[in-house]
Amino acid sequence: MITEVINANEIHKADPVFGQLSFDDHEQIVFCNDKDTGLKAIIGIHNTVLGPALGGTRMWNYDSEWDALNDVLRLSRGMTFKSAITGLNLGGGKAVIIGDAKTQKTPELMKKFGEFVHSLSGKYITAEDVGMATSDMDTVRSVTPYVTGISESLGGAGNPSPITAYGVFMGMKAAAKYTYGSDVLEGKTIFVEGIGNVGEALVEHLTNEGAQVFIADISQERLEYVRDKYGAVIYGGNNLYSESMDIYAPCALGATVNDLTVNQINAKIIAGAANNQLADEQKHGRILQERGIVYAPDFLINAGGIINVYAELENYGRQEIIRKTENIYNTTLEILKSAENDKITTHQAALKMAQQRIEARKKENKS
Ligand SMILES: NC(=O)c1ccc[n+]([C@@H]2O[C@H](COP(=O)([O-])OP(=O)(O)OC[C@H]3O[C@@H](n4cnc5c(N)ncnc54)[C@H](O)[C@@H]3O)[C@@H](O)[C@H]2O)c1
Repeated sequence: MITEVINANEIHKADPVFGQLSFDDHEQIVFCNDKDTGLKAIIGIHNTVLGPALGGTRMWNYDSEWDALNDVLRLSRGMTFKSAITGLNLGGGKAVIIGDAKTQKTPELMKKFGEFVHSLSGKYITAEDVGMATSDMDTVRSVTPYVTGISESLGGAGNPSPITAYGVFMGMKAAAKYTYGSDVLEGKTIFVEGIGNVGEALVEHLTNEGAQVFIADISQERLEYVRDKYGAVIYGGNNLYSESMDIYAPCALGATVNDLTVNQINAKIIAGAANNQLADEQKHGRILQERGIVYAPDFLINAGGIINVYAELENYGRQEIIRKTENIYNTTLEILKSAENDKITTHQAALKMAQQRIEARKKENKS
Protein backbone atom coordinates (compact mmCIF):
# COMPACT_ATOMS: atom_id res chain seq x y z
CA MET A 1 0.00 0.00 0.00
CA ILE A 2 1.84 3.07 -1.21
CA THR A 3 0.12 6.31 -0.38
CA GLU A 4 2.23 8.09 -2.89
CA VAL A 5 2.27 11.75 -3.71
CA ILE A 6 5.23 11.28 -6.01
CA ASN A 7 5.92 8.08 -7.75
CA ALA A 8 9.08 6.27 -6.81
CA ASN A 9 10.75 7.13 -10.14
CA GLU A 10 10.54 10.78 -9.29
CA ILE A 11 12.18 10.45 -5.90
CA HIS A 12 15.17 12.72 -5.82
CA LYS A 13 17.91 10.12 -5.61
CA ALA A 14 20.73 12.63 -5.27
CA ASP A 15 19.20 13.92 -2.01
CA PRO A 16 17.51 10.76 -0.82
CA VAL A 17 16.20 12.01 2.51
CA PHE A 18 16.35 15.75 3.17
CA GLY A 19 15.79 16.53 -0.51
CA GLN A 20 12.55 14.59 -0.89
CA LEU A 21 9.26 16.33 -1.45
CA SER A 22 7.65 14.20 1.23
CA PHE A 23 10.47 15.02 3.70
CA ASP A 24 8.73 18.32 4.38
CA ASP A 25 10.72 19.37 7.42
CA HIS A 26 10.70 16.12 9.36
CA GLU A 27 12.45 16.50 12.71
CA GLN A 28 13.93 13.03 12.83
CA ILE A 29 13.97 9.79 10.88
CA VAL A 30 15.12 6.61 12.55
CA PHE A 31 16.24 3.58 10.56
CA CYS A 32 15.96 0.40 12.62
CA ASN A 33 17.80 -2.76 11.67
CA ASP A 34 18.19 -6.08 13.48
CA LYS A 35 19.78 -9.01 11.76
CA ASP A 36 18.60 -11.67 14.22
CA THR A 37 14.88 -10.94 13.94
CA GLY A 38 14.99 -9.62 10.36
CA LEU A 39 13.57 -6.26 11.47
CA LYS A 40 13.90 -3.45 8.99
CA ALA A 41 11.84 -0.46 10.04
CA ILE A 42 11.71 3.29 9.60
CA ILE A 43 10.25 5.66 12.18
CA GLY A 44 9.34 9.12 10.91
CA ILE A 45 8.96 11.92 13.44
CA HIS A 46 7.55 14.87 11.56
CA ASN A 47 6.78 17.41 14.24
CA THR A 48 6.64 17.47 18.04
CA VAL A 49 5.62 21.08 18.71
CA LEU A 50 2.21 20.11 20.10
CA GLY A 51 3.37 16.97 21.91
CA PRO A 52 4.92 13.55 21.38
CA ALA A 53 4.67 12.21 17.84
CA LEU A 54 1.92 9.60 17.85
CA GLY A 55 1.09 7.43 14.87
CA GLY A 56 0.62 3.81 13.98
CA THR A 57 3.03 1.21 12.68
CA ARG A 58 2.34 -0.24 9.26
CA MET A 59 3.83 -3.54 8.12
CA TRP A 60 3.85 -3.88 4.37
CA ASN A 61 5.78 -5.74 1.74
CA TYR A 62 7.09 -2.65 -0.04
CA ASP A 63 8.50 -2.98 -3.54
CA SER A 64 11.53 -0.97 -2.49
CA GLU A 65 13.04 0.86 0.46
CA TRP A 66 12.30 4.08 -1.42
CA ASP A 67 8.62 3.23 -1.33
CA ALA A 68 8.79 2.49 2.38
CA LEU A 69 10.58 5.77 3.09
CA ASN A 70 8.13 7.75 1.00
CA ASP A 71 5.19 6.07 2.71
CA VAL A 72 6.40 6.72 6.26
CA LEU A 73 7.22 10.35 5.50
CA ARG A 74 3.81 10.98 3.93
CA LEU A 75 1.99 9.25 6.75
CA SER A 76 3.87 10.89 9.62
CA ARG A 77 3.38 14.35 8.11
CA GLY A 78 -0.35 13.58 7.85
CA MET A 79 -0.44 12.68 11.55
CA THR A 80 0.94 16.11 12.52
CA PHE A 81 -1.94 17.86 10.79
CA LYS A 82 -4.54 15.31 11.92
CA SER A 83 -3.76 15.83 15.61
CA ALA A 84 -3.34 19.59 15.22
CA ILE A 85 -6.70 20.15 13.55
CA THR A 86 -8.42 17.85 16.04
CA GLY A 87 -7.10 19.91 18.95
CA LEU A 88 -5.00 17.11 20.46
CA ASN A 89 -1.69 17.81 22.16
CA LEU A 90 0.18 15.40 19.94
CA GLY A 91 2.76 15.69 17.24
CA GLY A 92 2.97 13.60 14.08
CA GLY A 93 4.88 10.38 13.61
CA LYS A 94 4.51 7.03 11.99
CA ALA A 95 6.50 3.84 11.52
CA VAL A 96 6.77 1.27 8.78
CA ILE A 97 8.14 -2.22 9.06
CA ILE A 98 9.30 -3.63 5.75
CA GLY A 99 7.99 -7.16 5.25
CA ASP A 100 5.00 -9.40 4.85
CA ALA A 101 2.85 -9.19 7.99
CA LYS A 102 1.38 -12.62 7.30
CA THR A 103 4.69 -14.50 7.06
CA GLN A 104 7.43 -12.36 8.59
CA LYS A 105 5.87 -10.92 11.72
CA THR A 106 7.03 -12.67 14.89
CA PRO A 107 6.82 -11.74 18.59
CA GLU A 108 10.63 -11.38 18.60
CA LEU A 109 10.51 -8.93 15.70
CA MET A 110 7.75 -6.91 17.39
CA LYS A 111 9.70 -6.83 20.67
CA LYS A 112 12.81 -5.62 18.89
CA PHE A 113 10.74 -2.94 17.19
CA GLY A 114 9.40 -1.98 20.64
CA GLU A 115 12.97 -1.61 21.92
CA PHE A 116 13.72 0.87 19.12
CA VAL A 117 10.55 2.80 20.02
CA HIS A 118 11.66 2.76 23.67
CA SER A 119 15.09 4.14 22.75
CA LEU A 120 13.33 7.36 21.65
CA SER A 121 12.20 7.94 25.26
CA GLY A 122 8.60 8.83 24.40
CA LYS A 123 9.31 11.26 21.57
CA TYR A 124 7.48 8.77 19.35
CA ILE A 125 4.47 6.75 20.57
CA THR A 126 3.27 3.93 18.40
CA ALA A 127 -0.12 2.29 17.73
CA GLU A 128 -1.53 -0.12 15.18
CA ASP A 129 -1.94 0.48 11.47
CA VAL A 130 -2.25 -1.78 8.44
CA GLY A 131 -0.71 -5.23 9.10
CA MET A 132 -0.85 -4.81 12.88
CA ALA A 133 -3.26 -6.20 15.45
CA THR A 134 -4.00 -5.21 19.03
CA SER A 135 -2.06 -8.31 20.12
CA ASP A 136 1.07 -6.94 18.37
CA MET A 137 0.76 -3.72 20.37
CA ASP A 138 0.44 -5.83 23.50
CA THR A 139 3.77 -7.45 22.57
CA VAL A 140 5.34 -4.01 22.07
CA ARG A 141 3.90 -3.00 25.45
CA SER A 142 5.97 -5.74 27.11
CA VAL A 143 9.14 -3.75 26.33
CA THR A 144 8.00 -0.11 26.30
CA PRO A 145 5.21 2.07 27.72
CA TYR A 146 5.31 4.23 24.57
CA VAL A 147 2.53 2.37 22.79
CA THR A 148 -1.25 2.84 22.47
CA GLY A 149 -3.98 0.73 20.89
CA ILE A 150 -3.37 -2.07 23.38
CA SER A 151 -6.03 -4.49 24.67
CA GLU A 152 -8.70 -3.21 26.98
CA SER A 153 -7.57 -5.80 29.52
CA LEU A 154 -4.17 -4.02 29.63
CA GLY A 155 -5.79 -0.59 30.01
CA GLY A 156 -6.19 0.18 26.30
CA ALA A 157 -9.15 1.88 24.62
CA GLY A 158 -9.86 -1.05 22.30
CA ASN A 159 -10.48 -1.18 18.57
CA PRO A 160 -10.41 2.38 17.13
CA SER A 161 -12.19 1.52 13.86
CA PRO A 162 -15.82 2.05 14.97
CA ILE A 163 -14.87 5.49 16.32
CA THR A 164 -13.02 6.31 13.10
CA ALA A 165 -16.14 5.33 11.14
CA TYR A 166 -18.32 7.49 13.39
CA GLY A 167 -16.04 10.48 12.76
CA VAL A 168 -16.16 9.89 9.00
CA PHE A 169 -19.96 9.71 9.26
CA MET A 170 -19.93 13.09 11.09
CA GLY A 171 -17.66 14.63 8.46
CA MET A 172 -19.85 13.24 5.69
CA LYS A 173 -22.97 14.71 7.28
CA ALA A 174 -21.29 18.10 7.57
CA ALA A 175 -20.32 17.93 3.89
CA ALA A 176 -23.95 17.06 3.04
CA LYS A 177 -25.19 20.01 5.12
CA TYR A 178 -22.81 22.29 3.23
CA THR A 179 -23.72 20.86 -0.19
CA TYR A 180 -27.45 20.18 0.10
CA GLY A 181 -28.49 22.39 3.03
CA SER A 182 -29.40 19.31 5.09
CA ASP A 183 -27.28 16.68 6.75
CA VAL A 184 -29.87 13.94 6.40
CA LEU A 185 -28.37 11.14 4.31
CA GLU A 186 -31.62 9.25 3.79
CA GLY A 187 -32.08 8.53 0.09
CA LYS A 188 -28.55 9.62 -0.83
CA THR A 189 -26.56 7.32 -3.11
CA ILE A 190 -23.27 6.51 -1.39
CA PHE A 191 -20.45 4.31 -2.67
CA VAL A 192 -18.19 2.87 0.01
CA GLU A 193 -14.95 1.57 -1.49
CA GLY A 194 -13.28 -0.81 0.98
CA ILE A 195 -15.48 -2.45 3.59
CA GLY A 196 -12.87 -3.53 6.10
CA ASN A 197 -12.95 -2.53 9.76
CA VAL A 198 -13.84 1.11 9.16
CA GLY A 199 -15.83 0.66 5.95
CA GLU A 200 -18.17 -1.88 7.49
CA ALA A 201 -18.92 0.32 10.52
CA LEU A 202 -19.57 3.23 8.17
CA VAL A 203 -21.97 1.14 6.09
CA GLU A 204 -23.89 0.39 9.29
CA HIS A 205 -24.37 4.11 10.08
CA LEU A 206 -25.37 4.87 6.50
CA THR A 207 -27.89 2.05 6.10
CA ASN A 208 -29.37 2.88 9.52
CA GLU A 209 -30.02 6.36 8.20
CA GLY A 210 -31.70 5.08 5.04
CA ALA A 211 -28.99 5.91 2.50
CA GLN A 212 -28.73 3.80 -0.63
CA VAL A 213 -25.34 2.19 -0.10
CA PHE A 214 -23.23 0.51 -2.78
CA ILE A 215 -20.14 -1.41 -1.68
CA ALA A 216 -16.92 -2.37 -3.45
CA ASP A 217 -14.03 -4.47 -2.17
CA ILE A 218 -11.45 -6.88 -3.55
CA SER A 219 -12.74 -9.51 -1.11
CA GLN A 220 -15.90 -11.25 -2.32
CA GLU A 221 -16.33 -12.77 1.11
CA ARG A 222 -16.43 -9.35 2.76
CA LEU A 223 -18.84 -8.07 0.14
CA GLU A 224 -21.31 -10.87 0.74
CA TYR A 225 -20.98 -10.58 4.51
CA VAL A 226 -21.64 -6.82 4.55
CA ARG A 227 -24.44 -7.10 1.99
CA ASP A 228 -26.22 -9.76 4.02
CA LYS A 229 -25.74 -7.96 7.33
CA TYR A 230 -26.76 -4.41 6.33
CA GLY A 231 -28.65 -4.73 3.05
CA ALA A 232 -26.06 -2.78 1.04
CA VAL A 233 -25.79 -3.43 -2.70
CA ILE A 234 -22.63 -4.98 -4.14
CA TYR A 235 -21.37 -2.76 -6.95
CA GLY A 236 -21.34 -4.87 -10.10
CA GLY A 237 -19.81 -2.47 -12.62
CA ASN A 238 -16.19 -2.03 -13.58
CA ASN A 239 -15.62 1.68 -13.01
CA LEU A 240 -16.99 2.87 -9.73
CA TYR A 241 -15.56 6.38 -10.15
CA SER A 242 -17.66 7.22 -13.19
CA GLU A 243 -20.95 6.15 -11.59
CA SER A 244 -23.34 8.94 -10.75
CA MET A 245 -23.52 9.24 -6.95
CA ASP A 246 -24.01 11.71 -4.15
CA ILE A 247 -21.06 10.62 -2.06
CA TYR A 248 -17.90 8.66 -2.75
CA ALA A 249 -16.35 7.23 0.44
CA PRO A 250 -12.79 5.91 -0.07
CA CYS A 251 -12.18 3.49 2.80
CA ALA A 252 -9.54 1.18 1.28
CA LEU A 253 -6.20 2.48 0.09
CA GLY A 254 -4.82 5.98 -0.25
CA ALA A 255 -4.30 7.89 -3.52
CA THR A 256 -7.55 6.78 -5.20
CA VAL A 257 -8.05 10.39 -6.31
CA ASN A 258 -5.29 10.48 -8.88
CA ASP A 259 -4.53 11.44 -12.48
CA LEU A 260 -6.61 8.54 -13.78
CA THR A 261 -9.71 9.06 -11.64
CA VAL A 262 -9.93 12.74 -10.75
CA ASN A 263 -11.76 13.75 -13.92
CA GLN A 264 -13.99 10.69 -13.92
CA ILE A 265 -15.33 11.00 -10.39
CA ASN A 266 -19.04 11.67 -10.69
CA ALA A 267 -19.85 12.42 -7.06
CA LYS A 268 -20.95 15.64 -5.37
CA ILE A 269 -18.98 14.86 -2.22
CA ILE A 270 -15.88 12.83 -1.35
CA ALA A 271 -15.73 11.80 2.31
CA GLY A 272 -13.98 8.65 3.48
CA ALA A 273 -11.55 7.07 5.93
CA ALA A 274 -8.48 6.31 3.82
CA ASN A 275 -5.32 8.28 4.60
CA ASN A 276 -3.80 10.42 1.84
CA GLN A 277 -6.72 10.13 -0.58
CA LEU A 278 -5.34 12.77 -2.94
CA ALA A 279 -2.35 11.38 -4.83
CA ASP A 280 -1.17 14.95 -5.31
CA GLU A 281 -2.68 17.21 -2.66
CA GLN A 282 -2.36 20.43 -4.59
CA LYS A 283 -3.12 19.34 -8.11
CA HIS A 284 -5.96 16.93 -7.38
CA GLY A 285 -7.41 19.16 -4.66
CA ARG A 286 -7.58 21.99 -7.18
CA ILE A 287 -9.19 19.86 -9.90
CA LEU A 288 -11.88 18.70 -7.46
CA GLN A 289 -12.53 22.31 -6.50
CA GLU A 290 -12.80 23.37 -10.16
CA ARG A 291 -15.20 20.50 -10.83
CA GLY A 292 -17.40 21.56 -7.91
CA ILE A 293 -16.82 18.36 -5.94
CA VAL A 294 -16.81 18.94 -2.18
CA TYR A 295 -13.85 17.13 -0.65
CA ALA A 296 -13.94 16.57 3.11
CA PRO A 297 -10.21 16.44 4.00
CA ASP A 298 -9.21 12.92 5.02
CA PHE A 299 -6.97 13.82 7.95
CA LEU A 300 -9.78 15.88 9.42
CA ILE A 301 -12.65 13.41 9.21
CA ASN A 302 -10.73 10.19 9.92
CA ALA A 303 -9.37 11.45 13.26
CA GLY A 304 -11.70 9.29 15.39
CA GLY A 305 -9.03 6.62 15.72
CA ILE A 306 -6.43 9.00 17.12
CA ILE A 307 -9.04 10.52 19.45
CA ASN A 308 -9.66 6.99 20.71
CA VAL A 309 -6.00 6.16 21.38
CA TYR A 310 -5.31 9.62 22.86
CA ALA A 311 -7.80 8.66 25.57
CA GLU A 312 -5.27 6.08 26.75
CA LEU A 313 -2.69 8.82 27.35
CA GLU A 314 -5.04 11.41 28.81
CA ASN A 315 -7.27 9.02 30.72
CA TYR A 316 -10.54 10.32 29.39
CA GLY A 317 -13.56 8.08 28.95
CA ARG A 318 -16.05 7.03 26.32
CA GLN A 319 -18.22 10.14 26.64
CA GLU A 320 -15.31 12.46 25.91
CA ILE A 321 -14.21 10.27 22.98
CA ILE A 322 -17.69 10.61 21.46
CA ARG A 323 -17.86 14.35 22.15
CA LYS A 324 -14.49 14.99 20.48
CA THR A 325 -15.44 12.77 17.53
CA GLU A 326 -18.79 14.52 17.05
CA ASN A 327 -16.93 17.81 16.93
CA ILE A 328 -15.51 16.67 13.57
CA TYR A 329 -18.92 17.78 12.19
CA ASN A 330 -18.37 21.41 13.31
CA THR A 331 -14.75 21.55 12.18
CA THR A 332 -15.63 20.12 8.76
CA LEU A 333 -18.36 22.71 8.21
CA GLU A 334 -15.99 25.46 9.31
CA ILE A 335 -13.29 24.25 6.90
CA LEU A 336 -15.65 23.93 3.94
CA LYS A 337 -16.93 27.47 4.51
CA SER A 338 -13.48 28.96 5.03
CA ALA A 339 -12.19 27.31 1.84
CA GLU A 340 -15.05 28.93 -0.05
CA ASN A 341 -14.41 32.35 1.53
CA ASP A 342 -10.66 32.22 0.96
CA LYS A 343 -11.03 30.68 -2.53
CA ILE A 344 -8.65 27.87 -1.69
CA THR A 345 -9.12 24.11 -1.75
CA THR A 346 -10.66 22.40 1.26
CA HIS A 347 -7.40 20.51 1.78
CA GLN A 348 -5.47 23.78 1.88
CA ALA A 349 -7.99 25.26 4.30
CA ALA A 350 -7.60 22.29 6.64
CA LEU A 351 -3.81 22.46 6.45
CA LYS A 352 -3.95 26.18 7.18
CA MET A 353 -6.01 25.65 10.32
CA ALA A 354 -3.67 22.90 11.53
CA GLN A 355 -0.55 24.93 10.78
CA GLN A 356 -1.96 27.97 12.59
CA ARG A 357 -2.38 25.91 15.76
CA ILE A 358 1.20 24.65 15.53
CA GLU A 359 2.59 28.14 14.89
CA ALA A 360 0.60 29.57 17.83
CA ARG A 361 2.04 26.90 20.15
CA LYS A 362 5.54 27.59 18.86
CA LYS A 363 5.14 31.25 19.80
CA GLU A 364 3.76 30.34 23.23
CA ASN A 365 6.68 28.00 23.83
CA LYS A 366 9.17 30.75 22.95
CA SER A 367 7.60 33.41 25.18
N1 LIG B 1 -8.73 1.73 11.43
C1 LIG B 1 -8.72 3.01 11.77
O1 LIG B 1 -9.10 3.38 12.89
C2 LIG B 1 -8.27 4.04 10.77
C3 LIG B 1 -8.03 5.35 11.21
C4 LIG B 1 -7.67 6.32 10.27
C5 LIG B 1 -7.51 5.97 8.94
N2 LIG B 1 -7.72 4.68 8.54
C6 LIG B 1 -7.56 4.35 7.12
O2 LIG B 1 -8.80 3.88 6.62
C7 LIG B 1 -8.59 2.87 5.63
C8 LIG B 1 -9.33 1.61 6.03
O3 LIG B 1 -8.85 1.15 7.27
P1 LIG B 1 -9.33 -0.24 7.88
O4 LIG B 1 -8.82 -0.28 9.28
O5 LIG B 1 -10.79 -0.41 7.63
O6 LIG B 1 -8.51 -1.26 6.98
P2 LIG B 1 -8.88 -2.78 6.63
O7 LIG B 1 -7.61 -3.39 6.20
O8 LIG B 1 -9.68 -3.40 7.72
O9 LIG B 1 -9.88 -2.63 5.38
C9 LIG B 1 -9.47 -2.27 4.11
C10 LIG B 1 -10.44 -2.93 3.13
O10 LIG B 1 -10.14 -2.44 1.83
C11 LIG B 1 -10.19 -3.54 0.93
N3 LIG B 1 -9.39 -3.20 -0.25
C12 LIG B 1 -8.05 -3.27 -0.40
N4 LIG B 1 -7.71 -2.87 -1.64
C13 LIG B 1 -8.86 -2.54 -2.27
C14 LIG B 1 -9.15 -2.05 -3.56
N5 LIG B 1 -8.20 -1.82 -4.46
N6 LIG B 1 -10.45 -1.83 -3.87
C15 LIG B 1 -11.43 -2.07 -2.98
N7 LIG B 1 -11.21 -2.53 -1.73
C16 LIG B 1 -9.93 -2.76 -1.39
C17 LIG B 1 -9.68 -4.72 1.72
O11 LIG B 1 -10.09 -5.94 1.15
C18 LIG B 1 -10.32 -4.45 3.08
O12 LIG B 1 -11.61 -5.04 3.18
C19 LIG B 1 -7.07 2.69 5.53
O13 LIG B 1 -6.61 3.49 4.49
C20 LIG B 1 -6.56 3.23 6.86
O14 LIG B 1 -5.23 3.74 6.76
C21 LIG B 1 -8.10 3.71 9.42
